[in-house]
Parts: sequence; structure tokens; C-alpha cells
Amino acid sequence: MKILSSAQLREADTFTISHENLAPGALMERAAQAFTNWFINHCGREKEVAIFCGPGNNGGDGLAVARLLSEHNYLVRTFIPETDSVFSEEFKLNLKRLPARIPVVRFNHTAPLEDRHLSKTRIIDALFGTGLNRPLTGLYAETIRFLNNLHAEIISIDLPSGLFADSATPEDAAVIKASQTITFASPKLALLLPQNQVYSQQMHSVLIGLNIGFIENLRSPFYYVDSVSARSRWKPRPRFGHKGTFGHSLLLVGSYGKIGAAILSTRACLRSGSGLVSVSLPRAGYQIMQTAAPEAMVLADPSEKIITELPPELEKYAVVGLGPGIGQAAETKKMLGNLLEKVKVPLVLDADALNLLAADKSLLPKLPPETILTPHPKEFERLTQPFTDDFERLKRLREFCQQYRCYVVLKGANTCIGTPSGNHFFNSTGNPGMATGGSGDVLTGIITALRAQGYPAEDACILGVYIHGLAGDFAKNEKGETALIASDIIENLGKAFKTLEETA
Ligand SMILES: NC(=O)C1=CN([C@@H]2O[C@H](COP(=O)(O)OP(=O)(O)OC[C@H]3O[C@@H](n4cnc5c(N)ncnc54)[C@H](OP(=O)(O)O)[C@@H]3O)[C@@H](O)[C@H]2O)[C@@H](O)CC1
Ligand SMILES: [K+]
Repeated sequence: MKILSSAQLREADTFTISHENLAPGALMERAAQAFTNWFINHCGREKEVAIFCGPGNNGGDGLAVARLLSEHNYLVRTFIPETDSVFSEEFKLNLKRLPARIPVVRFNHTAPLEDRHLSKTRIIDALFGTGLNRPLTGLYAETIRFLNNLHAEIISIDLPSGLFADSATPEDAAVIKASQTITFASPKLALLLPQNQVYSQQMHSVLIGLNIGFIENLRSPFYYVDSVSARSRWKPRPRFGHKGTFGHSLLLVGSYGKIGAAILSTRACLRSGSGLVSVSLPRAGYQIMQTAAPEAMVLADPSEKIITELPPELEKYAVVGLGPGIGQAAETKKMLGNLLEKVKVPLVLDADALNLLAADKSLLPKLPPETILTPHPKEFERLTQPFTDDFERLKRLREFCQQYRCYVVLKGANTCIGTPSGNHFFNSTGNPGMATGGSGDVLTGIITALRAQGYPAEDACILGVYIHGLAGDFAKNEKGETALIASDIIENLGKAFKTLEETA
């Protein structure tokens, strides 16, 4: 799904209205209906609903939602800050349509908002959406601070008010802290960036019937990977396939004390469909690996504790995955340099392989084209340089991928995949329970396996990250977020792949 900017969404709104010859307010009605449907499915009637409406079309949505929720027997009140703002036409239209039974509370500096019951209500934030064009001040900023201080449940329409959709919001700006944002037509870029998580704990995107053909022709470097886009990249296994068809992965993983990382990536690679898996690891891990992953073939490095050498016949493998648990010893770095000189097959680099690259950036230009790197934000910062905000980080990601013709899987909530073409793909699956040791090792195993099966680098990254998150979500259903460990993700890979297989 394409991620559109505020300006593009406005264009799509305008086109849809004129192309479908929609009556004034008709598109807003669809948006309000989509929000209301979500609300009815998720929020009971036990609490009163207080809807705060700003002067523009976001406020218009709020008024339409008030009417629709009231029709569904919710107890609703609306609140309108009185300033010198000019109300939009559709705001006025929906104010006129508001049934008399719904109270309208107008407030300003002389008649301030002093409602003690508000903290017990469910608040819908319809103050500002994609039309915000400067930080909020005065009564609007005060209202937002007042609402945040209530610590009530806040559900934002389209965007948390005060948050800029496509650029960095100043740190001290007044922005609603929503528990949920129901966003229209396309997830907004700002909602996918870690720095804004404090403003919206969760985001849900709903369709409002904008013209599909028009959106297809809009250009955007940002995409959101939902179940539909993940499935479109999925390839069923051919009926007459054999283990040679699905590729032979080589993993260079582990060091003394970190053989666990090697086991996790190996088991994930096996569970993700690689036809054969060979693992090269320090001698200390040989027996452990044979026992923990009997399906894998094991090659022992001459060194007891670290990886020092490349196994022979690199060309017989479909892909090489390197990094989990390898440490940063000088001999291991030498092996990495050797690998970059010799390897002719796709590479997946993670963890200490990335730290070794960061410590000697002269290795970066030697990365074979289409190498996949899977850093977490700190590792990526070491590979590039510190960033002031997430928008700058996205810019760096694009530049890095283009400069080194590589794919970077920047891990985190809504993991972002950068590609040499300049596109970015944000993932939709996963949960905070997955922020646990070994989770990244599992991802390396999955992506390596997909590469072994012939998936192009872009598909391997996108599907790998999606499947990893989906398995993590299944694991969360079983274990909850707190107790979730990386092995639980591996245990649920079967279920995650099955979901794709059955619905593709
Ligand atoms: N278009 C459609 O058909 C559909 C649109 N939809 C909905 O509309 C939303 C976008 O609506 P919108 O464009 O009216 O923008 P919105 O966010 O309500 O604010 C604009 C108002 O705020 C003002 N303003 C801006 N910044 C300000 C500030 N810092 N401090 C004070 N004022 C400020 C600005 O006036 P200005 O002062 O700049 O002249 C203007 O009055 C979108 O998020 C979605 O919810 C859906 O219903 C689908 C159909
Ligand atoms: K809003």
C-alpha cells in the first residue's frame, strides 16, 4: 500500500469528488462512516464520548462521527474551541446536520474548558488532521495540553492533532497523545516513525474509497507492507520441487558464549524453507549445533572460539548469511574481508558483521551488489553518522542504499526496508514483545532462507520482515509480550508461513 503525503491525499480527495460527481460532504461521510465502523467494533457504550472538533475538515469528520455514533445509541457531546479560525464549508454542513439532541460545548479563553467529567469519557480528537500547516498555539495548544493531562483514552481521527504528517514535528509542539489513530486512505508517514510513537500508541488504516486509478499513478517512495502486499510477493513451492530447488544456505555464525545466536538463526533458516542449511561455526559449537539442529550440516572452524576461515567451495551455496554472534575479533574481520573479495552469491549481513563494517568503512564499497544488511538503529548509526530525527534517518537510509547498491532492513517497530531504487517499505506486523535477545538472529535466518529459495533481495526483505513479525504476533497470542523469547518466534514460523500459503 502506498504511503501518500498530505498534498497527495488532498489531490486524491479532489479527484475522487469530481470524478465520481460526489455531493458536498459525501466523501467526508464515507470517512466518518469508516471511523464509526471501527469505533463500534472496538469501543463499548459504557462511556460517554466527547468529540473535540477543529475548524477544518478534520473537525467536519468529528461532527459527522458525532451524528453517526449518536444514531448507534452512544451518548455523545461535541466541543468546539472558539477562535478567529474560519470554519470550512464541510464543517458548517455537518454542524447543520448535527441533531439537536447532541450538545455542542463552545469554549474560549473567557469561557474555558473546565469539565471534570471529561477524564471519565472516551475522547475523540478531531481538532486537526492533514491540513495542519504550522505548530499549534493559543487556545488550540492549551486544549491539547488539557486533554493530554486528563489521561483519558484518546482516539484520533486521521492524525493526532498537532502532528505533521510528512515532516518532523518540533519537540516542544503541542500534540495529542492518542492511544489509537484511525487514519484514512493511507497510513501517514509520521505515524510509522519511532520518534512519534508517544503520540499514537497504535495506528489503524481504513479505506474511504478514494479513486484507485488516480492513486496508482501517484509517485511515492514510501510503502506500507500489509497482508495484501506481502501475499502478492509470495510464491507457492512448486509441486515437483526437491531440496535442490529451494537452495542451499550457508550460515557463518556464533562464537564462544554466543552459540545460541548461531542455533537461533540456523533453526529459523530451516523453518523458513531453505532446501539445505550448512553452518560454519567455531569448534566449541560443533556438538551443540549437531544436537540442537540435526537437520543442518555443520562445518567446524579451526578455531575453538571464533570464526577465522571461510569454508571451501563458496560457489556451491545459494546464499551466505553472516553475523549473528560472531564477535569482532581481528581474525573474524579478516574472514569478512576475504568473503567480500571472493563471494559471488547473495549475502545477508547482520549484527557483528555490521559492527565490523562500521569499524572499517573502507570495506563498504566492496559489498557485492544487492547485499542485505539488517541493522538496528544504533548499528545503522555506526555505519553512517548520528541523526537528529527519524526523517533525517530515512534520508540517510536512502543515500546509503543507493551509494552501496544494497538493501537495508532497519529494525524496530514498523521496521523500514531501504532499497537501491530509493523506495522504503514499512512493515505492519510485530509487537514490542519481539524486542528481545535473539529476535534479530531469527530474522537473519528467515531472510537467508528466502534468498536461498530464489526470492529477489527486495522480496526476501519484505516477506522476511513481514513473516518474522507475524510469527511474533502469533507467539504473543500464546505467551503475551513480556514472556516472549526468540525461540517462540521460530516455533510460530510454521503458522505464519501457513497463513501466507493458505491465502495467497
Ligand atoms: N478533503 C476531503 O474531502 C476529506 C478530508 N478529510 C478530513 O479532512 C482533513 C483535512 O482537512 P483540512 O484540509 O480542512 O485540514 P484540517 O487538518 O482539518 O485543518 C485545516 C484547518 O486548520 C487551520 N490550521 C492549520 N494549521 C493551523 C494551526 N497551526 N493553528 C490554527 N489553525 C490551523 C487551517 O486554516 P488556516 O489558518 O491555515 O487558514 C484550516 O482551517 C483530513 O485530515 C481528514 O480528517 C476526510 O473527511 C476525507 C475527505
Ligand atoms: K485529529
